[in-house]
Amino acid sequence: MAMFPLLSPHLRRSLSSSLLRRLRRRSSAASAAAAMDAPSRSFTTTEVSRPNIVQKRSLDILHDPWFNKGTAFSMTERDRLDLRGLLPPSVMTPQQQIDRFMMDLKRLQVNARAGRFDTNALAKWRILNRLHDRNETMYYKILVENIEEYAPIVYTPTVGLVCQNYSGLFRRPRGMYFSAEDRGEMMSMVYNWPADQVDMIVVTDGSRILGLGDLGVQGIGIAIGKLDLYVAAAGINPQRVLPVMIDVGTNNEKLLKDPLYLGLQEHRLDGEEYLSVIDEFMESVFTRWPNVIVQFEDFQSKWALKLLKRYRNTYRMFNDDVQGTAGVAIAGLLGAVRAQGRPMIDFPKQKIVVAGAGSAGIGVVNAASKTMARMLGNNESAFESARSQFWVVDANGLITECRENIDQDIKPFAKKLKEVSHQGLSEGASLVEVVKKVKPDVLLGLSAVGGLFSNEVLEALKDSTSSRPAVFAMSNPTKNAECTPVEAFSILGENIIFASGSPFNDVNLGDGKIGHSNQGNNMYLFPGIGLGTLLSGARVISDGMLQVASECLAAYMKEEEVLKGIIYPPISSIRDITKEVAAAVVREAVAEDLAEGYRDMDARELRRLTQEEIVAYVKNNMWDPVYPTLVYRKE
Ligand SMILES: NC(=O)c1ccc[n+]([C@@H]2O[C@H](COP(=O)([O-])OP(=O)(O)OC[C@H]3O[C@@H](n4cnc5c(N)ncnc54)[C@H](O)[C@@H]3O)[C@@H](O)[C@H]2O)c1
Ligand SMILES: O=C(O)C[C@H](O)C(=O)O
Ligand SMILES: [Mg+2]
Repeated sequence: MAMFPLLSPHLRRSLSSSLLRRLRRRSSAASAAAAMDAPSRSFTTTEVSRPNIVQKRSLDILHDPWFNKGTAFSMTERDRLDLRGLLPPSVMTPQQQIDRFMMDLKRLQVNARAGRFDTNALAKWRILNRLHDRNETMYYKILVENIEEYAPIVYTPTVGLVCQNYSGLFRRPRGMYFSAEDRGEMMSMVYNWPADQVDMIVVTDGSRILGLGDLGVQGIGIAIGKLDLYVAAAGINPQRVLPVMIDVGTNNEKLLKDPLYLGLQEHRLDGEEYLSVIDEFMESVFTRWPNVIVQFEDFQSKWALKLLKRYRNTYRMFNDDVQGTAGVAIAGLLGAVRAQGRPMIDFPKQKIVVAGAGSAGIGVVNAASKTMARMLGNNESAFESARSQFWVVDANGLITECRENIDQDIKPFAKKLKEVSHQGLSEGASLVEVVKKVKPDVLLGLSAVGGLFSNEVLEALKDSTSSRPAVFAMSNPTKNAECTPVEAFSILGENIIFASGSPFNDVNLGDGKIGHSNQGNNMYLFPGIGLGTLLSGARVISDGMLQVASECLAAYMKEEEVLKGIIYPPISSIRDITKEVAAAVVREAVAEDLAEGYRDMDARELRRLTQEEIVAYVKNNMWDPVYPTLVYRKE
């Protein structure tokens, strides 16, 4: 009764119980609204509550997922925004709304980490997607608070299934589509997007979605899923994210013949024609939003590395599959060294067999060898020595200097014939032969071939010279993983490190022992790289910024966890990890003199911040999913 202090006991008794219930609900809604109206914290500590000004009213606001609060609109807002009569009369608190929604979602309870075994995954995605369409704040609140459970639904692996079934699932458009037919028009088309400020774009051309190949226009789902993580993990404001699909056709014969396919039904553009489309897109988005960051996602390897080289010194952009993956892999590889009870500085002694020489594999061997070389002194012989620690195997077997038409990006890692013949290997040697002869410390897969780490390959790894061999089955989605943790632990025993790109459950090894299944996915880094770049206002994203991001993730893990075989943090702490990674990126951008500042934090002021102040600056600029008070004003 404390919530009605002004009512006399007599009056309280005479109120009907239903009226009391309604009053109580309104009162708690009012206090919840008051909490949400709390001043938005900014680093400069101006403690003023600022309502959001909107130019919409009535049904337009209920149909706008950015502003819609559904039944949580307070009575005064309902008056102000002409919503009276358009909603059921009870005012719900945000928590009551979530409780109601979760009851529906939990009907389909199956452990989402079970990945391919969650037969309800698509149904859960549909329920969440419908919420995303009508109320962004509530959607992201649920995602933030239950990220471990629902990341596998809105992101890998379910997002792969969503992309594959996109024609059937498509309801409301999300993001922007630029097609080969829009050439010459993109500069004006970008103004069709309603937001004047866009912080993050994730763009794909749909040519290599996870390990599922060319899915054409249906690949938009991956850009949406990545941006969901930008909002949930990095606190990028959802009004300022933009998923983009560049539809230049598809080479997927099934889609070319599918009458329900939503994209251009012609073969992909190639060569200069292709480049001209991507160039025009980049010029257009950076003209309208000069401070935007563009993340390239799931471009086929043939273009991923070329586009990265083409744009990275001009635009604020990075390629997640090449650079994000490399950073996460390096953090995991350093964890694997520590898990052997050795110092990280022993990393250059690790023998690493990599299966897959696409954008992801090349990204990893490049960056990991640079990390080794730095540890060895950063001179030419250090690089030479670092490169000699990698054996790269692709669809045609071990890559050596004898390989015909070798890709220039992998050439530095082609094995010298003299060196491999000494080991009893030759050009094109099979993966199992390579593992048998090299006896590597680490076997890392980015091949998109499910089951590539067969029993025979895992058996061969038993002879590893490492005291604790590591298996990284990093291909996505779940069915493309090179092996499962059950396979790895059952063949190699408990004394290994296991990581996979898509989530798997830990393995019960009996006697109270757990085989830990780590998720080695670029989701640990791309949100922090994007956020750090945004808040530093770095002109470009340097190797140094990527390197500190990776080191920060590695350092996040405590010794006792690593010794247990846990080399990546739990997904539930992703917001905290992202904050730390972003702060490291800001610091490095400042140190490299790349930072130009963000909003009222100019470059000079950024330079003056201490480490702790940078972390606080990042934290205070992360968007929280709480309803702001809305006030109407005519345009
Ligand atoms: N875990 C993560 O964070 C992460 C990040 C990026 C990519 N990935 C995954 O990595 C995979 C590869 O991505 P990509 O862009 O490099 O793709 P890609 O198709 O360009 O490259 C695949 C590579 O694997 C090689 N390959 C094919 N069959 C092989 C075999 N039998 N043995 C050895 N190698 C073989 C190919 O020759 C090619 O070099 C995808 O499944 C993707 O989902 C995971
Ligand atoms: O999307 C993911 O889960 C990771 C990565 O970007 C991939 O392409 O597989
Ligand atoms: Mg990807």
